[in-house]
Amino acid sequence: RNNLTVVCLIPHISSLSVGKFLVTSVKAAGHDINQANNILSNYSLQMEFYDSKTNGPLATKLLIDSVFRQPQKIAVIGPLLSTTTEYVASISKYWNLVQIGYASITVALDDRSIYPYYFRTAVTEKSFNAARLAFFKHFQWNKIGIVHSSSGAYPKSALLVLNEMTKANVDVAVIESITGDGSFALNSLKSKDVRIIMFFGGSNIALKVMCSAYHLHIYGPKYSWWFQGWLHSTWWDVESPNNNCTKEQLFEAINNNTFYTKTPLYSTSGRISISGKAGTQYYQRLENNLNQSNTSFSISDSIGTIYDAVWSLALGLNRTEQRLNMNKTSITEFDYQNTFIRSVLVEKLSKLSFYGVTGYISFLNGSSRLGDVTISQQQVWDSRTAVAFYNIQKNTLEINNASLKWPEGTPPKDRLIITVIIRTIAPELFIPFAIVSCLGILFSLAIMTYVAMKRHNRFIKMSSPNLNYCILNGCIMCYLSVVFLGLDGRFIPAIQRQYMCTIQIWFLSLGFTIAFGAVTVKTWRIYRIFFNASGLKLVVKDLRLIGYVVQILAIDAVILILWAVIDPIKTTVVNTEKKLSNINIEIIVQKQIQVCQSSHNTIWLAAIFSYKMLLLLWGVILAWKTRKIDIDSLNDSRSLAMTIYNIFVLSCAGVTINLVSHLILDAGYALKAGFIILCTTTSMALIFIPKVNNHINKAFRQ
Ligand SMILES: NCCCC(=O)O
Repeated sequence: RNNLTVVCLIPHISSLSVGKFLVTSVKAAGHDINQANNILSNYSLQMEFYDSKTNGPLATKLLIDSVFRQPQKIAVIGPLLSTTTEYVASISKYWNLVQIGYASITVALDDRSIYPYYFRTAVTEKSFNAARLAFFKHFQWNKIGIVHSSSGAYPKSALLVLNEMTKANVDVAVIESITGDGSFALNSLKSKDVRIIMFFGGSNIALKVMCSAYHLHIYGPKYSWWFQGWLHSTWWDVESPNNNCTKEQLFEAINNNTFYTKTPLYSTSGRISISGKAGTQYYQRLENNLNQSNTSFSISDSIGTIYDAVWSLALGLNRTEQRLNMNKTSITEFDYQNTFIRSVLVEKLSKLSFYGVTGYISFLNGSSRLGDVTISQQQVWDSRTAVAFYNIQKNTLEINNASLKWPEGTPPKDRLIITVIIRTIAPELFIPFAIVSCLGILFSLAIMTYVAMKRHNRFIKMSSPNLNYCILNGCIMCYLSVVFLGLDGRFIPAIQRQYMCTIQIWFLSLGFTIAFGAVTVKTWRIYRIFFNASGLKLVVKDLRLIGYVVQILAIDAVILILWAVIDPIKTTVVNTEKKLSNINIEIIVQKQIQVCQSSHNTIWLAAIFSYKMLLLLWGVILAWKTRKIDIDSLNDSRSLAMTIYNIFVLSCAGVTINLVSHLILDAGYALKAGFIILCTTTSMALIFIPKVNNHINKAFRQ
C-alpha cells in the first residue's frame, strides 16, 4: 500500500479537552478508512499532526515546514479557528493542496477567489443565523444590535448577519465594533434602546463586553444576548486581573440572559453513515476509547466534523484515483506543481455528497455546509440548557418552552411598546354644545314658521321675509357645523372623518355667507334708497337682492369646490404628549389627535377668510353709513347695523382662535363652537327679536 500523507492542524494536541479528542477522532477515521475495502484500497492514509494552537502565523509556519519535509503531502485538514484557517488557506493553494476544515464557521472562507481549494464539514454562520432569525421571528424581535470584535473573521460574520437580518426585515439598529472595554458600543446600544444583542468575538473580548454590560446595566429581563456556541460553557469563569468584574458579577449578567447557537455533536437520526456506523455509535466508541465519559465536550464540538472531514477527503481522493486510473495514472503522481490532479480532486470534492456521522454532507453549494442548529441558554453556573432546535432542511424551529427561562416570566420585548391613544373631544363638552346648537336650530325654525305665518303682516313684509328665510337658513347651517365639528374619531372612523371635516367647513362657510350676505344686501338696499343721488324714489326688489346673495354665494362655492378638487382635506394624526405608562414601565403612551388638513390648508383658509373679510368690511361700511336711518317702514336697519358690527367683531376673534387652537382639542372645540353659537345666536336675536317684539306689541295695541 502507498501512503497518502495528510497535514492535520489541531490546537493544543496535548490538552485532554481539545486536541486529544480531535486527534483520537482523526485516528478513528483514518483507521476506519484504511479498513474499508472499497475506499483507497491501494493506499494507506497517514496523518501528520501539528499543534497549531489558535495562532495563524504559527499554523502557517507549521504548514510550510511540513511541505518542505518529506514525504509528499496530499492535503491539509484544519485548523480549528476561522482566523487561523484564513492564514493557512490563503497559502496552501500555492502548493496545490486541497484543505478541509472541520471547525471554522465564518462565511469569509466561502470566498472562492481567495480560498479556491477550501472545503469544510463545519456548519457555518449561515445556518446559525437562520436559526437565530427563526427564534427572533418567533418572539417578534424585529429590532436588534450587533457588537463584534474588530479583528479576525468576526467583522465578516457580523456583516453576514447584518445582510441576512436586513433581508428578513429585521432592523439592525446598531452595528459596532468593540474598542477598549466595549462601553462605547454598549452605550450606543443603550441610547438606541436595543435589547436583543448579538456578539461576535472570542472569550477575552466577551469578558470585557459583559463586564461593561454589567456596569451599564445592559442585562436582565429586558435583554437577550446572543453568543457563538463554540465559546466554552464557562467562558466567563476565569480570573482576569484586567477585568473590572468578579465572576459572580459576570454570572449575574449572563445567567438566563445569554443564548448560544451550536450544531449537534453527531447525528441522532440513527441513520448509518458512510463509515458503517450511526452517529450515536460513533460517539459511544469515541467515549469508550478515551474512557472519559464524564468529560465536558464543550470545546471539542468538532469531534464529529473532523471525523467527517477525513472521510470527505478519502472519498474525494478515491474518486480522483478512479478518474486518474482511466488515464493510466494515479494520485501517487501528485506533487506540489501538479495542477491537474489537484483540479480533479477539487472537482470530485465539489460533487461529493454522503451521509456522515454529523449528518448529510455536500459541497455542492461551495464550501459552506448547512446543518441543524441547537439553541441553548445559560441557566446554571457551568452548563447550558438546550431550549430550541432548528431544522435547516425544513426551516422549522422547535422551541421547548418548558426549558426556556425568562427572569420575569415573559420574554423581553425588542423595544419599548408604544401604545397609541387617539384623543377625542370629551362627550361632556360635545353634548352640551350639540344640545345648544339643536336649540338654536329649533329657535331658527320657530322664527321661520312665525315669519311664514305672518308674512302678510305689514311689519314682517317690510323686513323682506324671503331674505329673512335666507338669514335663518344660514344660521341653521352654522349651528349644524357645530355638531359636525364635534363628530370626531369617537363617532366616525378616521377614513370617513375627512368627509365630515369637509362638510363642516362647507356648512360653516356657506351658512355664514348666506346669512351675512342676506343681512348685508338688506343694508345695501337701505343705503341705495337713502343715498340715491338722482332723488327719484327707488325700488329694490327682494328678487334682485336674492340674486346678489346667490352671486356672493357662488364665489364662496367656487373657492370651496376648487379646494375640494385640487387639494382635498385628509385626516392626519398628530402626536401630542408622550409619557411612560403608570401600569407598565415597558409601555409608552403616545397620545394623538386627528387633524383635518389639506396640503395647502393655510392658503385655502386664507382665501376663504379674505373673501369673507371683504364681505364683512363692505357690511361694516354700509352699516356705518346707514347708522342714523330710523324709518319705521325699513324697521330693521338699526338691528342690521348692530348685527354687522357684532358679526365683524366675533368673526375676527373666531378666525384668530381657529388659527391658534387646532391642536388644543377640547379647549379648541369649546372656543370654536362657542364663537359660532354666540355669533349666530346674537345675530339672529338682534335681527328677529325686535321684529317679533314690535309685531306682538303692535298686535296688542290694536
Ligand atoms: N468551532 C470553533 C471555531 C470558531 C471559528 O470559526 O473561529
